[in-house]
Amino acid sequence: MGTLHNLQGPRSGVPIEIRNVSKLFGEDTDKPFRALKEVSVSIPQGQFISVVGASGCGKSTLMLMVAGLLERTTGEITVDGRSVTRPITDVGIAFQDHLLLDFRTAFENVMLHADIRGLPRADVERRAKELFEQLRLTHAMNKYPRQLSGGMRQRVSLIRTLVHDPAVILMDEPFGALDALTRLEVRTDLESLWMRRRPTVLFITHSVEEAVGLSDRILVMSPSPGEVIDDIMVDLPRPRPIVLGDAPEFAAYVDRIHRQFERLGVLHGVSRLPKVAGAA
Ligand SMILES: Nc1ncnc2c1ncn2[C@@H]1O[C@H](COP(=O)(O)OP(=O)(O)OP(=O)(O)O)[C@@H](O)[C@H]1O
Repeated sequence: MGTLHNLQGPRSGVPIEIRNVSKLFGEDTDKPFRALKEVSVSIPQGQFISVVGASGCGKSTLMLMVAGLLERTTGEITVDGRSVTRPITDVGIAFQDHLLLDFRTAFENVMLHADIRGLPRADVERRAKELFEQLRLTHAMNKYPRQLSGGMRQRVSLIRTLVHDPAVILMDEPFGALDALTRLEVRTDLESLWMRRRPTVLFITHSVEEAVGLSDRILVMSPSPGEVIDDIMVDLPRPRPIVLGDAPEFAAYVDRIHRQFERLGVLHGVSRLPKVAGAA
């Protein structure tokens, strides 16, 4: 039987080292495709790091290699000092699609982890109930996914990602299917859950605002084949407010990243508002 960490004590994530990692798909064919140039990133334990970049630049490829679900072409990845050579286990993974099972209630969906990983059910149950309460979802525990709104389903999926208290969390555009308001709400939920136990989070998003709202650090990637072209420490206090737009420090980070995209030709269009006659 697996073990669950002492859920009362402090628990933080583990460091992740990515050194000279690249990916070539179809290596053995006459048309190999370079999805990722060499990437090197040192992620300290407990850091919340986001990756932003144009569609197809290799964000998911990088994440899958960290998870041990995809072989790297060159380089080395270690999680907590151990080389990743097979799927890592002390991990919670979340994708855009919430992937809940229709025939299980929200609670039973969350408990799937206990069943699959052979964790002590009573401990996981206690932790699951706590998380449902924190996310204001206790009333939804015994409902089926079809009876829940999109935001509720995604929060249940968040609970399932976190319930076994993983040291590493990998999230690939987890809020992409949500409406803008729900997305803000779930973002602050994720931040508050992360702040309690501080796992190491690698978060992929298309939303620059979301990355700045959540992260300690943001990697900006170039278009395909991807490489890290900016590595930004986000020095903003936590918890961050749900609406960040007005804060000039927040806007400065967003602006910096948008300008990188503009420079890379990822963002097109009018880059400056036209001057209004008489305006200062
Ligand atoms: N198994 C594969 N075989 C061949 N090419 C692949 C494979 N998986 C991904 N690719 C290609 O590698 C590139 C990077 O894909 P990846 O999914 O990592 O990008 P991404 O940045 O996550 O994109 P998005 O933001 O759209 O999800 C893309 O051009 C994709 O088509």
